[in-house]
Amino acid sequence: MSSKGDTSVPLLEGRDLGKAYGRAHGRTEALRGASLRLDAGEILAVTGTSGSGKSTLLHCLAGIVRPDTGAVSYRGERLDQLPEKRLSELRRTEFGVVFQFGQLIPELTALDNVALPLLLAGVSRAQAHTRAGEWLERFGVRGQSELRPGEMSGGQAQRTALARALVTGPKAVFADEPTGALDSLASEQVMTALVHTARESGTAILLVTHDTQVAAYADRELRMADGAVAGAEVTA
Ligand SMILES: Nc1ncnc2c1ncn2[C@@H]1O[C@H](COP(=O)(O)OP(=O)(O)OP(=O)(O)O)[C@@H](O)[C@H]1O
Repeated sequence: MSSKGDTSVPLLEGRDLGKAYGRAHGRTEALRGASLRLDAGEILAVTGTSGSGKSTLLHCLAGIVRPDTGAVSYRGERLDQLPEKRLSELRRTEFGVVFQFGQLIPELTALDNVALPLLLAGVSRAQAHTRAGEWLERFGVRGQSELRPGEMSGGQAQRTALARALVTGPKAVFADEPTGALDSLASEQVMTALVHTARESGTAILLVTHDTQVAAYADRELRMADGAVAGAEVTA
């Protein structure tokens, strides 16, 4: 856990991030000096009203979107200045992402969806399937291995998406409203499974949510308003 005055290098840090979309009259400043730090193994919830900049902040920290101003550092390395090739390699090996609608590949079974990141990383097909099966088991959806996303419930599909996000052993998982499309029971099951497996594997989670019950699973909660983070702690 971080504390004020902690000078250790955080796992991930965003400082004074600015990001605007559009130009001239249609310009929206999604981020206006947003800062936060995420420590190794920490579960951090970012909450705030719709349009406050939560998703944009997550995208900047995950290296999906480059901020216009400010700095994003991963273990002290400036992510926002990395060439695209190195950035995508880092995203593939160190990060996992999961969105509101799991974005599984509809044509692939649950097992193949989860095995895919391993195959892309050069793991053999047999090994990838074994490990994918183990991760589906951890998320309680091994019985759905042969189903395609359209044949699963929303909760099963999200648990499969979480297995896919964690299968490569990332240091950080970025979850943007991972339970946004689920009812409260499925949401609880997904969050319990996510928190349990993250704790077990020491994975840090940046969780964007507008749901206070979901945010309660986190170690710490930060609120965004107007593109900035209230009460953010950054290293000196
Ligand atoms: N690709 C984009 N093009 C133009 N404007 C965008 C884009 N993405 C976000 N915005 C705008 O930036 C602002 C912040 O959006 P963002 O999605 O980051 O907020 P949010 O807090 O995640 O909102 P929500 O809770 O509704 O998902 C909003 O005004 C939004 O309309």
